Amino acid sequence: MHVIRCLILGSIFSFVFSTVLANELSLPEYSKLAKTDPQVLIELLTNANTVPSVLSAADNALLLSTAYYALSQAQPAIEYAEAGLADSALQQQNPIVFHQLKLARAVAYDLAGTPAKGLVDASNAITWAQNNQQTGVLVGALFSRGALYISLVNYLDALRDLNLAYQLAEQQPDLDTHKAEVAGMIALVYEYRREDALAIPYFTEAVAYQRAEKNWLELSVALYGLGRAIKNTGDLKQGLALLTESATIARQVDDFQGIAYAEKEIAGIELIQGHNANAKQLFQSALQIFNQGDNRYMQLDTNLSLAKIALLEQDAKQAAQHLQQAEHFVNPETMPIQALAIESTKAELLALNGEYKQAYQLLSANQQRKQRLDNQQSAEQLHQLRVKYDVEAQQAENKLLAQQNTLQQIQNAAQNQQKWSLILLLVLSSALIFLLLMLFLRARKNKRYLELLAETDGLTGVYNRRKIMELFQQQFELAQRSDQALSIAILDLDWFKQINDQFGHQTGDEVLWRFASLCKQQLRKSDLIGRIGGEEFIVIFPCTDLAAAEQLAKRLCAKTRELETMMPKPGLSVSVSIGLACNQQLLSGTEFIAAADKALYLAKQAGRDQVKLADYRKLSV
Ligand SMILES: Nc1nc2c(ncn2[C@@H]2O[C@H](COP(=O)(O)OP(=O)(O)OP(=O)(O)O)[C@@H](O)[C@H]2O)c(=O)[nH]1
Repeated sequence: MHVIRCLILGSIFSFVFSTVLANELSLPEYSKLAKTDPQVLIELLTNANTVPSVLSAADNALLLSTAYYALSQAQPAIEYAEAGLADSALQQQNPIVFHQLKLARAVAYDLAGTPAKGLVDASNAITWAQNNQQTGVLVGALFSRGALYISLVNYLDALRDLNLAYQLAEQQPDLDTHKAEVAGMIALVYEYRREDALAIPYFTEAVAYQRAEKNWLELSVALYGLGRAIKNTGDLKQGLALLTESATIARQVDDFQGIAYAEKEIAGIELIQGHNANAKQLFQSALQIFNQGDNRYMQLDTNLSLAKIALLEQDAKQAAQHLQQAEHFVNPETMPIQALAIESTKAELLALNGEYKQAYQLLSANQQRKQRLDNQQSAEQLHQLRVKYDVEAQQAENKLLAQQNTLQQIQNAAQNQQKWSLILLLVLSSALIFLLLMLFLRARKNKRYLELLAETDGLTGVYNRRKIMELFQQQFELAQRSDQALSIAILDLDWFKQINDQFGHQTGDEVLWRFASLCKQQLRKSDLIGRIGGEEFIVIFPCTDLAAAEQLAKRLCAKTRELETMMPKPGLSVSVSIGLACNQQLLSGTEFIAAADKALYLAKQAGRDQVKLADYRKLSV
């Protein structure tokens, strides 16, 4: 307990304030004093009429609780912690100090031999610190709960808390609790579990740190742990050296309990080496200090060691006295191993007194109890391991599920991205297709336009000579094959040169396009018209005999005369001469045209502005 107390003192009760007032200590200085010189601090704080201005009432209570804890006085430590906690507004106003007071009371409970009473407060402090990202409080609380678990002989949970505290302190070296201090406590657990080889590196880390920091009290404790672990591995020489250094330093800092612990271990070495007298003297010296400090565990242990020496010396009376003392401090419920040790020493005493039968009965009852205890411990350990395994299995499963979720999210994101890429691709493709379609349509339109330009007469909009002659040839051949009537008319505007000369070329052009559009209006849809010369046009009348064609031609003549009314040019007169021919005389294409041309010539000859038929016709006109 002394060891744990010293380790706790070095770690959790640190404050993070820096105000220094004249003639007064600062809070960190008071805090340091609580560990280095607790008696002085108690006198300072209890003799003063008022609480120093740098301290709140809660700080004051916490310092006093810490100081009494340092002096191994559990009751006042508990009372001061409770006085601090009496302020109902504290939890709200200063949750850090509130939880530190709870932790101070928890470790004081431990000192009082009731560690279980502190567990809830330590666990609450851990939860609060985790929820509020208070790593400093978290490490202190884990450290304290680890110490409580050690006292409750629950080494598995102690190691879990302490290892977590060690990791956190390693990640954040600026915390009040240094990882080397946690290392000292972890080493203690290993030592209690008789795993000295595991304890040694942690003790070594603690020794190096405390030596560098010149924390003499803590160094003495760490040296004690290291010396004891090395002694247990069989290296008595090095163990003795370390324990002796521990005792020397404890003496320098007036840590009497520390001196007693070291002396007791040194006594153990002396005993192994057969120096019984030295051993006895050291045990007695240690026992005296343990008695003064009311250190029940060590009083029990040291009395037991002295009883064994007395047995070796065959001093039954002395042995009985020490055994009686030891029995006084044992609680078989909470200290079953120590109770067994007392019982077996008792059996040895009975044997020394010649009471062999009773000794035998006691030993065999003891053996059975030991067996039961071992089984119980194994079952508990098994249960703890089982719980631990279940928790870890659940954590592993949760981790796996979390990983699967993450994977699913990544897959969803990838699918989404793929979907959007596809949509984008579709949109782009559609846009491209649309563009290509537009280009294609425009190209087709342009092509059609170019074709139209190539086939059409620019001024009048009717077919040009090349196209109308091509169409004539087609219609002529078709009419021949199908034995259909086909008529053609050649139209020539009269006195056109005069129009040009008299009214200008522009008026001539206007007459030309007005005449062409007049023809298009008057002709049937199946009729075809084209411009074959300056003021000369040809009209093809498919499936039309001469009589029908003549009717149409005459109507054209009449309508052409009306053109001058549309063009208000005084003296302008527009007329047309038309020569008509029909294919029914089985002419060739050229002869067919020539016949129509000849009829035109006749119309001109006859005075213009009239229709003439080819004169070789046999059918009636
Ligand atoms: N304004 C205009 N005049 C044209 C065009 N093409 C030809 N001409 C003119 O048309 C006139 C045709 O004259 P001619 O061949 O002597 O015939 P005409 O004067 O109509 O006499 P007849 O045919 O005998 O009645 C010429 O003076 C040409 O220059 C054209 O596209 N526009």
